[in-house]
Amino acid sequence: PPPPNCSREQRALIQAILKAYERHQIPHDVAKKLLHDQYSVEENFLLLTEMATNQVQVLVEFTKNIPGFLSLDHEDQIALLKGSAVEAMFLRSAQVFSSKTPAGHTEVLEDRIRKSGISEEFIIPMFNFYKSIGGLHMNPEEQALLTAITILTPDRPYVKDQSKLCTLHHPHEPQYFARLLGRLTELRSLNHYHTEIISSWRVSDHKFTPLLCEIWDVQ
Ligand SMILES: Cc1cccc(C)c1Nc1c(-c2c(F)cccc2F)nc2cccc(C)n12
Repeated sequence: PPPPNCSREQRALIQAILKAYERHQIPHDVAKKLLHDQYSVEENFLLLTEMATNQVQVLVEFTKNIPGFLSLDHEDQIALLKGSAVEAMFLRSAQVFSSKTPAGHTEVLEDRIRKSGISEEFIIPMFNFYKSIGGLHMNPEEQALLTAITILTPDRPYVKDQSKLCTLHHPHEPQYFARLLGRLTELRSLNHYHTEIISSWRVSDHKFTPLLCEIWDVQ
């Protein structure tokens, strides 16, 4: 529950963002495939592609439900989504890993990611980040707010209206909030790895879905 010194508006904002965040989970059919599909590198890549496509759809829906987002300049809405998609998806998959997913899913997902054609040099920082997010033991409000901050971070390429898009009062001990923001810095470093991961898949002629091509400008 939001702390007592949170104003009524802030409380309503937190609840709206939380509600938007909790409305979207990985669909059961994808989670089921996780356990039952084949284990080849190709099958793992196809499954992760389906998961990533679903994550982009979930991200777009969540973002549209962030109060005020739809009243932003339309081009800025696109620029914010495209500029934050990778970080928001790393954050979400980190939260999936550290959440109480049904026993076994996490290990299976980790195994499939490790055997999906991603080179070890990207796997290590990816799972280090997952562990560092898990170590924060964020509650759903904090996960939802951190994701919203990531998306609404104005210093993305092509965002015209760089004015501050959102302020956030974190009434608990201030160093905790500083730690959360510190994770956003760590998160930004993952953009680079993600670009490398995509191009290594492109080199080995892997196909992405139209939505993934659109959000990351891949032909
Ligand atoms: C769904 C998933 C979960 C954990 C790790 C990975 C590699 C994936 N899959 C992808 C990611 C991606 C992501 F969705 C979340 C986090 C980090 C990511 F690299 N990005 C892309 C881009 C093109 C194709 C795929 C398969 N893909």
